[in-house]
Amino acid sequence: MKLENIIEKLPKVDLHVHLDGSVKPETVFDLALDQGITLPTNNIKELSGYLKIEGDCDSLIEYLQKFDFVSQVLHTKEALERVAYEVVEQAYEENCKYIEVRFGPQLHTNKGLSLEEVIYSVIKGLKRGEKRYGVQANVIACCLRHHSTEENKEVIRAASAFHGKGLVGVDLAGDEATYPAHLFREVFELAKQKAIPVTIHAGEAAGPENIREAITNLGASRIGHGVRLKDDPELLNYVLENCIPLEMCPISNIQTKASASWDRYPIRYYFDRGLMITVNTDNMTVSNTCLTKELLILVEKFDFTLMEIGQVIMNSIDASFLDARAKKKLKNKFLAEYKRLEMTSQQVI
Ligand SMILES: O=c1[nH]cnc2c1ncn2[C@@H]1O[C@H](CO)[C@@H](O)[C@H]1O
Ligand SMILES: [Zn+2]
Repeated sequence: MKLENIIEKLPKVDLHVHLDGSVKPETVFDLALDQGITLPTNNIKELSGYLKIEGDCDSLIEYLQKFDFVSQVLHTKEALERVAYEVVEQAYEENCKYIEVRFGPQLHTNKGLSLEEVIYSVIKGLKRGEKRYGVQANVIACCLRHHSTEENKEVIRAASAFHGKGLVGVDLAGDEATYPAHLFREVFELAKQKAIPVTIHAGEAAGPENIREAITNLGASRIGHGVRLKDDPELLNYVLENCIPLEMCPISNIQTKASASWDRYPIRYYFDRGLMITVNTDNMTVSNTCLTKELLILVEKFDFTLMEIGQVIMNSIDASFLDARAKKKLKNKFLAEYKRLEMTSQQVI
């Protein structure tokens, strides 16, 4: 069997996938038609150019501009439910069994939806997908770096109402270079009060000081990307000793220039040091990727063996915001499936 097919067949987990960065181009057409929005083109290939990074991208700031276009069709309950359902469907298509889907509730209120309505619609879509496809799916609500403290606190409050009912965590996303992590202490103090698990995008477009801040002051128990952790060996040891998971997204990390090249991408170094790395898609449409593609890069560019890929996938289960029982159940399911794929558990873990 071709390596790509083997990886496609492996049961997988995606802990870092943005809803608005994973909307299928055909769906953007449909939603625009339903909502009476005129798009600049009727051609699917041309439309893709508005949604995906094609060719060179200079920075995270340029990467984030891709989200403006899709945003116009994501302000109704029906649209949010549909795109959430379709993210589960896309996960199913490559045998991904558990996903944590993130989005910024404040980015979907232009037509008058409340934050609660936005979150509820997304959860509804995910749960419908869960039922249809047997892929478990939960929500992470993102605060945005360019939003005010009050707007972000509203997100935490709204998230808190759904905690344990389809929502498993909160995040901080957006332009890291302009807005350092320490500006968000008050926001994440509220998350701490509400006892909602926290993951923070850090060490992607700025240095390791944001990773340190996220862990020590914002209560992050996971780090989004963490590409720049390698620049601070002492902090790296801390992250290692405390088993703090890194949600790495290889293709996105190259596109945003979090890493200048594959040669400098630290994923093999992190793995060999024993860091708890996980591999994720970030944005399936914007980055034109899927989990199979991301894991294949580990094999092709970083010489990961299939056994090591299995370890990375198991890391994702451990790093997830699921409770201990659900993690155990998922692990057993994965092992059974690995066995079914004629790989002994020793080979996989
Ligand atoms: O890699 C990333 N780094 C930081 N922010 C991101 C990334 N990908 C997406 N978003 C931001 O998160 C918002 C909610 O989903 C998106 O609208 C985008 O602005
Ligand atoms: Zn992200």
